[in-house]
Amino acid sequence: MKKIIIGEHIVKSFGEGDENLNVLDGASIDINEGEFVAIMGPSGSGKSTLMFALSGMDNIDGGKVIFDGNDLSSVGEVELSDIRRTKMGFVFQQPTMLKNLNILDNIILPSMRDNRKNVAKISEKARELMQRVGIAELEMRDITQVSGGQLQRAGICRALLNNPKIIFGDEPTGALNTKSAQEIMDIFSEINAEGTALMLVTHDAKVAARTERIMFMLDGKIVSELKLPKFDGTNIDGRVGKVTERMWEIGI
Ligand SMILES: Nc1ncnc2c1ncn2[C@@H]1O[C@H](COP(=O)(O)OP(=O)(O)OP(=O)(O)O)[C@@H](O)[C@H]1O
Repeated sequence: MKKIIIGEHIVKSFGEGDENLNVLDGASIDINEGEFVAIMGPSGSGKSTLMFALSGMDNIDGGKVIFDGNDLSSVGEVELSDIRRTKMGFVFQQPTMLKNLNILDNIILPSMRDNRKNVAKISEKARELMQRVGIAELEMRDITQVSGGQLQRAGICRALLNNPKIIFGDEPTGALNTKSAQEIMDIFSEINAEGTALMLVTHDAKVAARTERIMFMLDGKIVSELKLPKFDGTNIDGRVGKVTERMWEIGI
């Protein structure tokens, strides 16, 4: 199985001298193409920092990150930003979108940078995605005129616009009610079934239970992993049970 990400012994600290905080302490992680994984761990264990390191959003102090065959520490800023824009999608707890721009414009804005001439084509693709995630009728709305779940769907459309190889999600359902969270997870499962890898950072065992491999972090390292069969819509309670059992074992 080809790896989309290989992270080896990643070290990352913040601050200097007495203030130095060693956040990633030799974390190693591999993600296969098309795989759906979750990262769990206590607050402050380094989950988001690991996600930023693997996506090249942040420099690392030691170790190595190979993304789709590229060693991220040896590519220049321009190439790195190209890789991020064309091969990665990002979904955060609160989508950062601009007020006074409608939903459609917010979705297409990041893709416009090198595609100014293709507005019509990009808009068409964005409309297809909006249709797919159930927000087709909202394209002209301001971001203040939609619900949190609808805004997150728009964030997913934005992340999918360039057909990324992987979507990184940092607590993507953290701000949503149970029903919206489930619907967003259904969308992620569909995206994954079409071949896109996903890596979700989450505190929620129900979210993690929808993935096929859960990696548990403690003190800047992956200390355990749990494999599950691909989710087929059944036995969610059994899967959640396995995740929580492992969390208890590790002491999360
Ligand atoms: N840019 C930064 N500057 C200084 N310290 C940082 C920075 N980013 C993260 N940290 C610190 O690194 C540690 C790990 O943070 P990180 O956000 O990776 O943890 P996390 O496991 O994702 O936590 P949570 O579940 O609360 O989001 C925390 O102590 C945090 O305060």
